[in-house]
Amino acid sequence: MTAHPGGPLKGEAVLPGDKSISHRALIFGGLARGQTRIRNLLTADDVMRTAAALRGFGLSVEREGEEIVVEGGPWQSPDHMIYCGNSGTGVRLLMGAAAGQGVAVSFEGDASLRVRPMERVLEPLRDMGLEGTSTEGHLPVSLSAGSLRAITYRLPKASAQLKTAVLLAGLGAEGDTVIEEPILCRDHTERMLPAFGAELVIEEMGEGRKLTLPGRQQLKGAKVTVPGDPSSAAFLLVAGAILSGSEITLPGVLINETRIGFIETLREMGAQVSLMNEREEGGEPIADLHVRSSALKAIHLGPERAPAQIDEYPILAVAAAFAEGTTRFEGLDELRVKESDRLAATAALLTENGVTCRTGEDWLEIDGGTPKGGGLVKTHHDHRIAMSSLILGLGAAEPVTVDDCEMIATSFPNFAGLMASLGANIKEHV
Ligand SMILES: O=C(O)C1=C[C@@H](OP(=O)(O)O)[C@@H](O)[C@H](O)C1
Ligand SMILES: C=C(OP(=O)(O)O)C(=O)O
Repeated sequence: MTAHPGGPLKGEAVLPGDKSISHRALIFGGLARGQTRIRNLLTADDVMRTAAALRGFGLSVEREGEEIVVEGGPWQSPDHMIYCGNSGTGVRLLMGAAAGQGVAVSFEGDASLRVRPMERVLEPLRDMGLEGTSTEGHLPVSLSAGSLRAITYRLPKASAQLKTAVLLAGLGAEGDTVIEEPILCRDHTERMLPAFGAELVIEEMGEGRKLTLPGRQQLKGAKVTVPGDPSSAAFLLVAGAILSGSEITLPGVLINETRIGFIETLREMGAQVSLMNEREEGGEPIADLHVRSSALKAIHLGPERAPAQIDEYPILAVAAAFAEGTTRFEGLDELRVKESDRLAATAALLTENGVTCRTGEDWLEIDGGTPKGGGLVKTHHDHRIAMSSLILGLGAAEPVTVDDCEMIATSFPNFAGLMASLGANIKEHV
């Protein structure tokens, strides 16, 4: 795909469902007894891999009109490897759930997922009594059938995938699983568990929380409506902020505080983003988002800001490339193990398009201005690097091309169509 400079962007765009909540709704539905009916499920590749995985465990996932219907039940050991494609969330959450259900299973993924760390999940599961092996820390991962006992576990990093994997395993374990979370990360699992009839005690603990989940609990099927994905909204908000004369409305977007750190960041940079008509849907806060273009200024952010905007650093770096002054982001070590080494890939996308930046082990500094563009960006199987590069191209002096746009379908399948409906000129090379 090539993004051609232009603008302004105007109009309203309805975003697809949130990816984190979509994975959880499917897996919780699979663990529950009875039917789970899901509206606005994200039908992107990552989530469809999780749906296919559930079928592999002997469960039914079907579309009925507007809804996706999951018939939960006892999990069976699959007769084939479970392939999770590009999805870290899918494989890590399924590892926890499968361990708790006592099934034997092997997991595999694509070239990107195969180099991401898996021992971080296997370690606490082994403490619970699981027998499981990775391939030098990576996929393929194999779990043996067996029963688990609950543990008290202090999260070594602010990872919601890890937290959720241990909670899902704990659902099937003997005893109370206790998770100490010193730094709060996305809390969709904690919000969704009670909606499926689970008992979960949440206590404040300094800046974080302590979670206590009694074991051997049986979830009950539920109705879930998935809100619009704020991580997808971030691309449109940055485009609206940097392209002069733009004005965009995004109805029904999730505004859970553990997810929308980037909105606060964009506002601090001078972006005119407003939240309208705030309301609740299915235990999650949502709002209509509105952005109007404005001049941006540089910002310095410490590591404490990372968990609530961990997936948004590539697009925030693009915003910083258009801002006046030098921006610095710290605490980015986890970006090294996403779909790509996102710290390196973000720096490379900026450099390729004439933006001066510097990186260290866990920080990024960007000299803002008007990006020259004209680059051909290597996306390394990373959807967020692809979309961030294309947004940069809309505001740069020259067009920006990405080497591969296939991965965009893992999280935001109608990205190019939605952008075009607002007036963006993004062309796919066929
Ligand atoms: O729990 C989730 O749904 C996610 C957690 C985050 O990963 P980590 O848990 O590895 O931080 C995030 O980057 C990912 O896109 C989705
Ligand atoms: C990190 C991401 O996803 P996952 O870990 O599920 O692959 C992402 O969507 O930015």
